[in-house]
Amino acid sequence: MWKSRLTIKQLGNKSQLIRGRLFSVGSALQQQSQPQQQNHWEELLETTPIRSDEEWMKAKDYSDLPGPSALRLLSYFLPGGKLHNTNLVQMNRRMREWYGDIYRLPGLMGKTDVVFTYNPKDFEVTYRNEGLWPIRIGLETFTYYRKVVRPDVFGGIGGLVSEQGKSWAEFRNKVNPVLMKVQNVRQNLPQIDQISKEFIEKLETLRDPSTHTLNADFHEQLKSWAFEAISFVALNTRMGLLSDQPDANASRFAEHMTDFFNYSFKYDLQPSVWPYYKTPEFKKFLKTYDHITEITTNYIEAAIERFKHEEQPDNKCVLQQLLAINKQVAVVMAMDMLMAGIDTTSSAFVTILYHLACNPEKQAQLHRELQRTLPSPDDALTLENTKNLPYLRACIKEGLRITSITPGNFRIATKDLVLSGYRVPRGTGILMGVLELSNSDEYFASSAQFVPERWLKSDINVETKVCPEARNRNPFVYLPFGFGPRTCIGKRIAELEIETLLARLLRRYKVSWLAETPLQYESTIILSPRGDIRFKFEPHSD
Ligand code: HEM
Repeated sequence: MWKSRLTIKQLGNKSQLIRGRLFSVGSALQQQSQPQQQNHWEELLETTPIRSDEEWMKAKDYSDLPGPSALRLLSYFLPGGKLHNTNLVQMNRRMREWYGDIYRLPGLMGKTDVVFTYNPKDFEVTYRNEGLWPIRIGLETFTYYRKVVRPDVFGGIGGLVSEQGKSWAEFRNKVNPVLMKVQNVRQNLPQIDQISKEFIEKLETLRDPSTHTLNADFHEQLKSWAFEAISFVALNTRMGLLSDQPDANASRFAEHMTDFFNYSFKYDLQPSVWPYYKTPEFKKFLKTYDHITEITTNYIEAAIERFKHEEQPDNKCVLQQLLAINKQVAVVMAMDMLMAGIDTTSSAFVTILYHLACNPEKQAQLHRELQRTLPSPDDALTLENTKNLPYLRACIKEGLRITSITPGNFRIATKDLVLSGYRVPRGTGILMGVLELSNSDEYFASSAQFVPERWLKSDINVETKVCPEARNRNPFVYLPFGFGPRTCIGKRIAELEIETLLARLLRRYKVSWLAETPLQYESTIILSPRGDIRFKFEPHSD
């Protein structure tokens, strides 16, 4: 049933989702398809007696929550059913029309129910009560491969994406200081800037100087850029993917990563028999994991040798800091960074560039800011001159507001919660539909418009208008990187990469959108731009 294909959906004023499924919705539904014994998070639920306080007692019963019965839900998706062949965003919007801002989808085959909410107060209640060990249903194949298939390599460490409870927290506490500290991440700026310069050099070789269009798939090029950047941070290795002579293993590595994404979508987000029976294709997936593990480990071994012989700068790089914790942590974290840091960053970049391309006056405003920072397009981006780029940062936020590539956030309630006046018992899945809210006029005036000014808090210069709504916005209606202790650990890295390339690209080119249709999206693990992605890159005269 959940394999129903996605069709066309309007996201904001200009973007459309064509087919696929939402990351977090997919996760939410997938966990319904796994055998009960895989719900190792159940032991993390609060064990106190059911609440008996006034708020709980006054709240409406859980069974009063609107929503279809299991049979009705099934009937919606059968041929001829009301939701047959709809995509998940469309499905959610229809259900929201039918059932309101909070509704419940029954757990099928004895699995956990999922409550969908579009009320920012519920988001706040959910996050404020998630505790120190929030449960987000992860990608179960990660855990299986690392803990069951290859404990020899991983020593029982599952990694951030799919671990829960104490083992998640222990790992996260170790790596947080390395990856979440702004200064620590920003020390990579010179190399990330160098990678952005190489990307632009490559773009020049692919750009037709008369039409200013590319003879190549821009999104694919961006994936190489994101791969190059994250592998520098995670492995302290330059892959050379933007050059004519990539590292011998790099292209193979990139192919395995593509296979990994396709398999993971199939086996982690769609219902599958793999927990009970390992099909030949699933075994190929495990082989892909093997290849990625082997190549990552080899790169790390090579880096360790290099570190022994090269003179080291005062500041240790990310990989050295992870190795200082221990080698298994370094291998697991590097793999997670590579797996979570390529499609996300490249998809977010296409999205942001698309909105700037469709809004030439905003792009011109950004260009003026960049001219002040980089009087010559070849000037270096430094820790000093990137401190003052408020319009650039506002453009990034605004692009991710209109199209957050992870459009909903998911948690399992560890405590009994009252959401929108209903009792929601511990153990229930909660899907917070943040994309809907960040595209709602109720929370963002003229929400369909790309208005970076709404993120500017103080007058940055005379020509930029500041939006008063920036001061009193509910923080829970915009969460592209999630929230709380389990928030995206790659946020700082993603921001650094996107800021650097956007600054370089828009300092040099006036970018416009050439495709006849608005930017389209496919949803696999995330929302990913698809279809006709054509930009024009006209060099600025200065
Ligand atoms: C624009 C780019 C990105 C977006 C929009 C994004 C978004 C997200 C979101 C929404 C979550 C879930 C957070 C939650 O449940 O509260 C997440 C988790 C995660 N992200 Fe990202 N991400 C991006 C880039 C990256 C990069 C570059 C890395 C690599 C360093 C990365 C690594 C991770 C990991 C490891 C987790 C799991 C964290 C945990 O559960 O402790 N992400 N990301």
